[in-house]
Amino acid sequence: MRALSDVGEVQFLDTTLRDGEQAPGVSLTPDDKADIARSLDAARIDVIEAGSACTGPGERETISRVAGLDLDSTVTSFCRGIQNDIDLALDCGVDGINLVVPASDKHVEQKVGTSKTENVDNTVELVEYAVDHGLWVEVIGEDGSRADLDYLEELLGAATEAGADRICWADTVGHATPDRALECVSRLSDLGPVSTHTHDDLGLAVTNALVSIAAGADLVHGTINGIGERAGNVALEEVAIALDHGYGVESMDLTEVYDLAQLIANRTGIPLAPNKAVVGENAFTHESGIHTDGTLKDDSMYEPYPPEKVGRERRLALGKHAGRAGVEAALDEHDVEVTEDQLSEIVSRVKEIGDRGKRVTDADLLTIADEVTGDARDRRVELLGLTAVSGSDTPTASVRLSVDGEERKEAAVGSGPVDAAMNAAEVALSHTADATLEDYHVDAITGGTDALVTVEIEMSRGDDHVVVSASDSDITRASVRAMVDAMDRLVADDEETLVADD
Ligand SMILES: CC(=O)SCCNC(=O)CCNC(=O)[C@H](O)C(C)(C)COP(=O)(O)OP(=O)(O)OC[C@H]1O[C@@H](n2cnc3c(N)ncnc32)[C@H](O)[C@@H]1OP(=O)(O)O
Repeated sequence: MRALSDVGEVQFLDTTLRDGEQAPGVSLTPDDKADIARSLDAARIDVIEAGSACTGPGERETISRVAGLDLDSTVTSFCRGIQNDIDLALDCGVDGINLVVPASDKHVEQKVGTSKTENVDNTVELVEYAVDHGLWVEVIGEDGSRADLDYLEELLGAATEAGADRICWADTVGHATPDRALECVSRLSDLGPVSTHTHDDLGLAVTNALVSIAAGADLVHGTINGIGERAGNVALEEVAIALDHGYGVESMDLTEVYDLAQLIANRTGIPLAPNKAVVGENAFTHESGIHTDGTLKDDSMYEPYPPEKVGRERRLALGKHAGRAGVEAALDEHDVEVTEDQLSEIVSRVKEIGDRGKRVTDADLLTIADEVTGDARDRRVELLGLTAVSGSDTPTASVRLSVDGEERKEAAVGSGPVDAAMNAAEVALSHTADATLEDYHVDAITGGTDALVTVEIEMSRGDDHVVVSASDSDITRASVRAMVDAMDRLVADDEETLVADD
């Protein structure tokens, strides 16, 4: 076993497009896979497993598309221990294959229905065939963590001798403990370059990946966001940050990780848990007063590493646990000055909202501050009317707004009624005040088709940005109200009139 701090660099194989896509319900289009592959390449992923050519013509079209992108990353296809799978991968123009052969007794005998000896012979033949056809070859012993280790060594040793570029220890069902990972990978690393493929069924995927590296593995398989079969594969961003922060070991480009995580969450439809390491919404957000106060005194007080390292920004949130320092800092951001007494009153009102289980947005805070300081102001932008229509034809919406007393009506189409209504509101507002919608998300507060939903949006205008939420049983109304409220806040201190000269 080697010290991780002596390792220097580790390669990554990203299997988001193969094992990640095997997560139930996920199906990526050729465009999705091409976009994700380009981003993985930009993040300096060494190998991209683009899919399984054996799956069907649609998948082959997708893999061919990725293989044709001329990426720096090596592009591979998953193949079973069947020559036809290799031929199909060759048809896709990939650089290499991940040849998966059974390794445990149950996979050899029950699943594939062969014998251990025949399995070794078949593997050798297929490796030679693939190498003869110019492919980079990695041989994966499927269910390797439950295999007899002597047999796994015999099988993968034979693959190495037949010309495989590398072999892979696969904890296919996420069964291994760290000591089992250490034992297996240590033995296999005597045979040649070894990869490690871990799953998170026991919550040990990152630990087992790190132990594998200490045991001699120099390439880690995983997916972004840890998506994959069952409990998922190891999350590459977690391995990358643990290597970087804990041991100074280089792998992928961490600054690309957050954009990549969001791209994959959007395209797969698997949302990021707020508390997910590295890429979760809360990973760099501080709400409790003691943490916020400490963070304002020193950024690193409650963070292991700065958010910029992974392409993110720190956020201070307000809620039930807020303290004076956090509330004062939030008011400062909006250039609101208050006395000590007013601050105390604002803090207790923020806590009251938090006690009701609500997130306290910028708009809530500023409304409270207006009330407490007695600086209540007239609204500049108001929603007067909204109509949205959707059916079998193109969704259409019209909005009627009052902007500095002037009535504006606009209509627009969109991919759905919410999109159409937001587009109409955006057009109505863009005449005089150009703002950008930075973030939009919806939470259902109650169950059922009449559920109350809360739409939270973030909008920016120049250097100012504001987070606003609106709740309604009609999602379109909640969305447009949030957008209009955000705009009203953003222009609150603007001295210019918003009414166009025409
Ligand atoms: C650990 C992993 O992630 S494994 C990867 C999982 N990925 C996939 O399954 C890719 C998508 N799969 C598919 O589209 C289909 O399953 C196909 C096209 C591959 C095969 O479809 P079918 O021919 O209908 O077979 P089916 O799915 O019912 O069964 C799988 C077959 O693969 C065989 N097989 C499974 N693993 C291996 C292997 N490592 N080497 C050789 N053969 C294998 C099984 O023995 C079974 O063959 P059998 O029908 O002769 O018993």
